[in-house]
Amino acid sequence: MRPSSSNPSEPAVRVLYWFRTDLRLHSSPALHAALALQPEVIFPVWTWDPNYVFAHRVGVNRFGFLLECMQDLSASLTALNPNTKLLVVRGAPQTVLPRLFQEWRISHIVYEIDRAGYGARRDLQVSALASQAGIKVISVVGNTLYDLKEVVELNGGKATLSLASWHAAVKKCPQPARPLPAPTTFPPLGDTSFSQAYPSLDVPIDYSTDLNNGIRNREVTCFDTFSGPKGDFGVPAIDELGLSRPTTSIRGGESEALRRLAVFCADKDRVAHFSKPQTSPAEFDPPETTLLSPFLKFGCLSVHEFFWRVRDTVASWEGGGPGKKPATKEPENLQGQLHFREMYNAAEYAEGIHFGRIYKNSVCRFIDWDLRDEFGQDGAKIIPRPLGDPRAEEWFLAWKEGRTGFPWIDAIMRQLRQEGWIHHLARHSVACFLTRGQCYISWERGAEVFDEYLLDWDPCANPGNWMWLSASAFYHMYYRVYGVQSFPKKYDKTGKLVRKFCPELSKFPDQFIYAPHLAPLEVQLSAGCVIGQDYPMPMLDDVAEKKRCMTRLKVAYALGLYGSDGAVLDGTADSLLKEGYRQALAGIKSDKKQGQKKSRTVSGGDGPSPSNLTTDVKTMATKELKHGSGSIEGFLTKKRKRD
Ligand SMILES: Cc1cc2nc3c(=O)[nH]c(=O)nc-3n(C[C@H](O)[C@H](O)[C@H](O)COP(=O)(O)OP(=O)(O)OC[C@H]3O[C@@H](n4cnc5c(N)ncnc54)[C@H](O)[C@@H]3O)c2cc1C
Repeated sequence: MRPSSSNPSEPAVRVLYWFRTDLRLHSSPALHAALALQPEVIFPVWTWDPNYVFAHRVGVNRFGFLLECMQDLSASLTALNPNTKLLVVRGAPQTVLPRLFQEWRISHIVYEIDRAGYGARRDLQVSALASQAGIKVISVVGNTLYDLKEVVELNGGKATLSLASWHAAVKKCPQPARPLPAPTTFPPLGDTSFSQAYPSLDVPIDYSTDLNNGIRNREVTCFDTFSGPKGDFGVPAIDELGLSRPTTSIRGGESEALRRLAVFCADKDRVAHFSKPQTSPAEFDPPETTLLSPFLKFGCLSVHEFFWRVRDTVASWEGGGPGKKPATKEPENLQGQLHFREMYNAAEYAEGIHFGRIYKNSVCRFIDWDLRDEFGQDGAKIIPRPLGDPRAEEWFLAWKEGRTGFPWIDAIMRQLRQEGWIHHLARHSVACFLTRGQCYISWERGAEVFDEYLLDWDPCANPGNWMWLSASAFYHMYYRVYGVQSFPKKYDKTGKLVRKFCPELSKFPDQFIYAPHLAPLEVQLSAGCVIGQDYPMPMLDDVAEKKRCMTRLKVAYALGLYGSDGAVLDGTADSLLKEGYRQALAGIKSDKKQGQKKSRTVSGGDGPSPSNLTTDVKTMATKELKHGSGSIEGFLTKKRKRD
């Protein structure tokens, strides 16, 4: 049944409020702009886009979380005015919105600007269509602290590749606005009926190109009608997406976001002393960081609200003073964390569509990873295929499924799949392992797995952090690698995370929890788990593979190619790297034979060429030896001592 009209008169201002990156009522500048028009009716619309359902990798947990956010928002709207709610219109915005403009006699469309990825392209399309239809478009920045356009302009049009460059740009911007209060009243819905029957969407479902086909256990029915099975523009149910029940224990919605923020900030000492590297990736119930990223991702939490709440909490904290531990500083503190988010947003905005992959990405180093995305002459994507080591495919699947035989890695990957969220340093561990640490597999594959499982997946933070962890951009100390045993032991010697997410290992003594294959057979038997039978043997020799990765990375760094360089675009980069690698290996062997460290290669001409690589590789190796032991643990220990 269609909702009936609440207001038969002709209102002067009829607003379509398009919810996108802002599933909230508090601190929403776009919503304030809409309400400032004093409309007689507002149609609060969410466009349920088939592109998101089929062409984005989204796992059951993120879909479930999004639906909960929508339900919570709808309930909050109805609490303000019983004659309103969220209207979920099933179809792509560029298709359905023009119909709504006409049928609902819309005078204004108001929305929060989405400058990242796919959302940015939709913005442009919709605002062009609305203007053509004579509708006023009001789009407002709201999901970042600063306007990314302004930040990038201030950075000379370039991506912000460090927090320092980002700070240099934003110091010329006005300080982030204080959060706005949530509205206390809300205009009613207009008449949502159509002059003719609601249009049938007729979205053809091609399951062979459906990226989420693997997780569906029945047909997708959510696009059978324009206004939902009850004709009331209701929030879709998870089974309309052909999916089974989510497994995460993390609930979505603005109410939950504000509750979590309030609980975290109630402990002023904790906020004032927050230091990201000191928080443990092994704690999960509750975690030692805020776990607010999924709420920021869907805009259930305003970043302005978060930023100012933290600042005000520290300002009102009275724990400092002589002889007391002072409040932590950037980048470790919470404000610093939000600034990292801004930095990646600005970098993505500057680089645009290429940010999420290597090909044509001007900020990303070209490294000859296995399982890289390949592109044809026209730039069209070809499915990933093994380009080097044939073991890569097997390793990748074992990593994704949490059965590498390294309990720390497996526990994290299983937590990711079950809960949809893992601690930042846990992300570091598994990303480093997959790319430069051990497997030498492209960060593009890892980012895709995170796309599927993370609740907080974000088109800026995800590729940005993967580039960081694989030392492809933002970070360059590729030789600092996370140990698969030593790193977790720094935080938790008892293996809590492993015991929870790899229950088959739960009875191992602490001594073997991160390396159960080293336990004598009688220990394995008494723990009820024989390694190689009930839990896998390590799938690779982590020390040997780390060495292999380091040699290859040195070559790639010495060659210094980026995703947008000619050699990458014309496909010759791989052979340049292979030749460099061959020379590096030959150099190492020959040096060993001669027992001397003299470089034997002739320096080449201009630009990267394999012939001058051995010299470069050795110079870099010497620099590394001077700079440190090459492990993250060593670095963290030194840093902690300094702190
Ligand atoms: C390989 C990899 C992939 C990642 N993918 C994502 C992603 O898709 N989406 C995402 O939001 N974060 C991503 N991160 C960043 C970070 O791990 C998460 O934002 C953080 O762990 C979320 O937990 P929290 O809310 O408890 O963070 P807190 O430590 O409480 O920080 C508060 C907020 O600051 C922001 N923040 C903190 N660290 C970062 C960072 N390094 N980059 C960007 N924002 C940050 C987040 O919005 C976070 O909610 C990724 C990190 C890595 C290493």
